[in-house]
Amino acid sequence: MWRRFAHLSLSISRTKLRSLQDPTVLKLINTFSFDAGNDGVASSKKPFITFVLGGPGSGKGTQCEKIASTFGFAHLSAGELLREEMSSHSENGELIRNVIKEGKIVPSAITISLIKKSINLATCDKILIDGFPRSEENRIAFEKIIGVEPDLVIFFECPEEEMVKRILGRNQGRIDDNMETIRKRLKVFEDLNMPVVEHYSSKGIVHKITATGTVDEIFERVRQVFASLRPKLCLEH
Ligand SMILES: Nc1ncnc2c1ncn2[C@@H]1O[C@H](COP(=O)(O)OP(=O)(O)O)[C@@H](O)[C@H]1O
Ligand SMILES: O=c1ccn([C@@H]2O[C@H](COP(=O)(O)OP(=O)(O)O)[C@@H](O)[C@H]2O)c(=O)[nH]1
Ligand SMILES: [Mg+2]
Repeated sequence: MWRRFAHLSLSISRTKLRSLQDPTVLKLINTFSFDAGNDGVASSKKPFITFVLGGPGSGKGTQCEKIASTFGFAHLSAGELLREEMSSHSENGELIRNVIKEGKIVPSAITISLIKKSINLATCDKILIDGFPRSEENRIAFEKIIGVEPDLVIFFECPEEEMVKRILGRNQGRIDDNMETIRKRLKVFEDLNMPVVEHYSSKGIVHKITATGTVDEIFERVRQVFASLRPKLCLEH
């Protein structure tokens, strides 16, 4: 996808694009570092993709913010993207609202289209995808449409009672942070999310993190995983 996009972008000169002064265009220019060879063919780097998985309330969003700021990743939360889409009164808004309220999983085509747009807009090539894929169907569709597998999967393991306590204390006015929907989300997590974790575990790319303790204690465990990737990734810190 990024490769296709790089080709498209190169057909207009970067200077001309800059002169448009469109913030979206500027963001897109900054996304890709082009390396035009002698034949003028552009190549761009494939992003390093990390899926961040875990039950509802396990601390994915909290830890992703810390990973993003410490190690220079772009943080894409699938749930946030869906909530934004829901609030934008788009044609899928009502469907998304109903699915989230029921604790179910939004059709892959919708979620992947939002993720794809965000990857294209990301200003760096290290990407955290928070809370996706949530089912084997999501995973297979992502790998087919986007054409890549993740480089790394972080899985936050947290006892149910702790997740419930955290969600009930979250206070973000979410339509799914109530006991009735939480019960449904926990079942979806066990039945549909866990097979994704198992799939990637069999590929040896899952780092399981014990997600109890303070935010800083958990981040220390996470930090060690990313620190060990430093040579591969040119990570900050
Ligand atoms: N280690 C922790 N201990 C206590 N509360 C936490 C911890 N990590 C996150 N929280 C809080 O729990 C709630 C759920 O965390 P969040 O990061 O939104 O989880 P998720 O994205 O997995 O649903 C938030 O209110 C957050 O501030
Ligand atoms: O890829 C995704 C991510 C989220 N959701 C829906 O959005 C809700 C909230 O997701 P989020 O990741 O924000 O919740 P969290 O696990 O962080 O509490 C989920 O329960 C699903 O209904 C979805 O359908 N597909
Ligand atoms: Mg979250």
